[in-house]
Amino acid sequence: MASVRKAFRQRLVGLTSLRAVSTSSMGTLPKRVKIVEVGPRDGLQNEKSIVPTPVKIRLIDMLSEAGLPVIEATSFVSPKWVPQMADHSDVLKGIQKFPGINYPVLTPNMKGFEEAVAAGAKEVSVFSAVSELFTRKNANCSIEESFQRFAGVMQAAQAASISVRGYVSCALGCPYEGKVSPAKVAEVAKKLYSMGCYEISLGDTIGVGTPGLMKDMLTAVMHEVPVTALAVHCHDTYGQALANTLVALQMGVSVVDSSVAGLGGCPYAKGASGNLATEDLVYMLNGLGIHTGVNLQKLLEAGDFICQALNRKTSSKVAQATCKL
Ligand SMILES: CC(C)(COP(=O)([O-])OP(=O)([O-])OC[C@H]1O[C@@H](n2cnc3c(N)ncnc32)[C@H](O)[C@@H]1OP(=O)([O-])[O-])[C@@H](O)C(=O)NCCC(=O)NCCSC(=O)C[C@@](C)(O)CC(=O)[O-]
Repeated sequence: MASVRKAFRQRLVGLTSLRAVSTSSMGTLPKRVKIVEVGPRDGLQNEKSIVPTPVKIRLIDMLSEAGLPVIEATSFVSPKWVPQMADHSDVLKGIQKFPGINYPVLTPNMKGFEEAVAAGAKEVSVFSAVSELFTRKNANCSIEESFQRFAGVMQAAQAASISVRGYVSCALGCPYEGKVSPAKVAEVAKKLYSMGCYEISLGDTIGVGTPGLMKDMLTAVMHEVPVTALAVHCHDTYGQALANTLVALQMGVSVVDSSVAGLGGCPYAKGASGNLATEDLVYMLNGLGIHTGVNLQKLLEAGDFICQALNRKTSSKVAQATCKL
């Protein structure tokens, strides 16, 4: 039965190579896209029951086998705030490190950074937001204080030749303050970039954005940060994640965050649902002839694995469509 299902899936997955759409009418699209898989961190951090460490490790290994070039493995935040990530060091030490794959981890402050480095981290991410209220709930500080915390992290990271990625949350809307201004997103993104973050991921934390909002926000940010240093990170609460991501690609962005099986949500953003499902992103990019290096079949298997472990139905439309047996 499993082999019949696999063959069925392979046939459906193969359909993407037919390229139903001519891409010439769609503007300039990148030839390749770097996918940043955030499932093991963003995907799992909101899970109420603690996922066993070996399950997290196996998930990351399966994602590595699927060819994801960047896999955000865990976060070195306070276990009092996010108990699900308390096993961060064991996860980071336990995973297989595939050559050519980066395994960044979230570090909100020096304590997190030092523990991450001790566990072998070679790349870290810091996170700020456009909204004061969200930052207070998420990191117990103001936006300005979050930058002060990062200054130490940036300095230590530079000394240790560790790359730092920066997140800007609430880039298309805030659960506490509502609308946000594109100029404010540009200001926070510029600050992170000028502090030394090599890549800035713009997060639609609660998935309220629409393509028009994405276009306006990116237009403002691209005045301050080169598009080659930008990534988008869309949650799919209102079913807009893939559309918003496509707009970003048309505007020249070539780094996209997503989460296997569409897992995810931020514990401090009530109502936020999962991220854009990596399977759905890869299917779309395959259909557009955009190279990712990801094996969709193996990715689907990783999605099956984690959904079974969580006793949860996948949120990926592609996984649902290819799982009819
Ligand atoms: C930022 C802090 C740590 C400040 O937390 P705090 O309580 O303000 O920190 P503090 O400096 O006052 O210290 C209080 C206690 O926490 C400890 N502590 C301090 N730092 C650490 C650390 N790194 N690891 C472990 N422990 C730590 C510290 O040692 C002390 O322990 P005590 O003396 O009371 O026993 C806290 O607010 C926190 O952990 N927040 C977690 C936020 C989080 O993980 N949010 C989800 C990730 S962001 C996200 O999902 C959005 C994103 C990135 O995906 C993009 C998008 O979608 O928009």
